[in-house]
Amino acid sequence: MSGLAVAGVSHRFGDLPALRAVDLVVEEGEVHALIGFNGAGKSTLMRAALDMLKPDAGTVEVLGVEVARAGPEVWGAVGHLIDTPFAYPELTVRENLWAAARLHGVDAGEAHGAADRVVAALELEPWAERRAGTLSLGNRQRVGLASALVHDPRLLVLDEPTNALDPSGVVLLRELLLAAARAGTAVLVSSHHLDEVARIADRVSVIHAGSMVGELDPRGSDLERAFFAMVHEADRAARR
Ligand SMILES: Nc1ncnc2c1ncn2[C@@H]1O[C@H](COP(=O)(O)OP(=O)(O)OP(=O)(O)O)[C@@H](O)[C@H]1O
Repeated sequence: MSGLAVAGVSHRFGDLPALRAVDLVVEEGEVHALIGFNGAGKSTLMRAALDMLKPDAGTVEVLGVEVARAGPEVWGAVGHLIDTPFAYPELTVRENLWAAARLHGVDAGEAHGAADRVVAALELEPWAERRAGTLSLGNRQRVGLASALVHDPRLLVLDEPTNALDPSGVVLLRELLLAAARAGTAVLVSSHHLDEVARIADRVSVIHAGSMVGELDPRGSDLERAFFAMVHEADRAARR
């Protein structure tokens, strides 16, 4: 069973085709990177994958279950960070992470331990007893990532997770994603940082103007050059 299977997904915003018959599979145990220019459709695809947006056409299966039929047992095994990280501003960082664990179905007896583990993993100890509403942008991002990870999800969907992170945060996240994949989690991550993608991804899919235009080898010699060649060829093909 795959962590995520998207088939033939299309979606328009008014007259703009944001997704055009997109297929994407994220296997358990792999880090699958989604790369593309601004406006290519990465966030829209992730939103469709998480049932935050109902596409005009196509199907989405999460952990082997069609999203329309997915219940709490499925969504409790999914972690995500899309858009601005959510946190209750009046709760402390540790309380927020406890709440995120409980909302994802972690038992009351285990939620404190789970929150403590992600506080340590994201190096949030200095801010753990601070109210989330007072945090810096980068630390809010760390809390968002900790919330996505606190319940050991089997599918992790992260939209540009290195946004606002400092270099030590980028390294921490890299290690956490690799460890999650080693433990069997299916990881889908969008990014503009091709050097970072090359370090962590098992597979790289390129989305351009709403279409999936191909895959790149993350271990290839010049990912950036290969990426530009692929999107320019897609543009040429579209003009023909
Ligand atoms: N709610 C919306 N209403 C109208 N158009 C939208 C909406 N959301 C996205 N779009 C449009 O759909 C297209 C794809 O947007 P999307 O946010 O998926 O791109 P992206 O690849 O995530 O871009 P970025 O790298 O800039 O985050 C863009 O042209 C965008 O303007």
